[in-house]
Amino acid sequence: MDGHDGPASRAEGVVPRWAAHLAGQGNVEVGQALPPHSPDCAGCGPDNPAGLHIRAVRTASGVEAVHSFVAAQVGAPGIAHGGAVALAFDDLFGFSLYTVGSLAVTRSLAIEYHAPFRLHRPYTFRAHVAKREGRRLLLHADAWDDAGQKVGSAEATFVTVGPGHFTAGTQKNGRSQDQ
Ligand SMILES: CCCCCCCCCCCC(=O)SCCNC(=O)CCNC(=O)[C@H](O)C(C)(C)COP(=O)(O)OP(=O)(O)OC[C@H]1O[C@@H](n2cnc3c(N)ncnc32)[C@H](O)[C@@H]1OP(=O)(O)O
Repeated sequence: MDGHDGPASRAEGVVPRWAAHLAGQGNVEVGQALPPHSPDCAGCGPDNPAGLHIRAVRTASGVEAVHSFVAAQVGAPGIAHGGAVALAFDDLFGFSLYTVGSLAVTRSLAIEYHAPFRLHRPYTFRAHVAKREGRRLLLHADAWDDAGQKVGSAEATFVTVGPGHFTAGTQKNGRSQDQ
């Protein structure tokens, strides 16, 4: 299954690049676009035909993305599926790692859906790391529609991991040096 171009092989190339990007996070300027987590990432990968294709930029306090959901993400007619909205929040949280310079993954994610996310409307998502407690990163995000109404919020706990987490499957052997 995992041949030369299989998932494990691709991860081996992507993870060091990401780790290097994160290590240089102090060099990411406000307004600068951030590279995707992987070319095939369901949230931000440009090569994933079923992905959201989120494009995130660094802000003064965190990260931001303006995103419109399309028909492929519909749940109830005309409204984005809640899972697709959760994906958008989770992916943006992944970009927030640029502000702390650590590899980490989602341990828990909670979404508040204040109003429907309608298809083909631009929503502004903003996320930041609210607190760091050892390996735990506590993150918060909000999303607004183009009229300025807050339509959603999210809280997540990410836990820092080492690069091996992404190449060694689900084993708990990828811890980073600072754990
Ligand atoms: C390729 C490019 C890269 C890109 C990198 C970025 C990619 C982002 C992509 C978007 C986000 C994703 O999709 S991420 C993919 C979805 N998530 C995952 O697959 C994660 C699956 N889960 C795991 O692998 C594991 O559970 C870990 C690594 C998260 C944690 O396991 P562990 O290493 O054994 O750690 P564990 O001891 O359980 O917990 C560590 C600490 O966190 C605390 N903790 C645990 N759960 C919680 C919780 N719900 N709320 C508060 N705190 C918690 C524990 O008490 C402990 O505190 P203390 O005792 O230390 O004080």
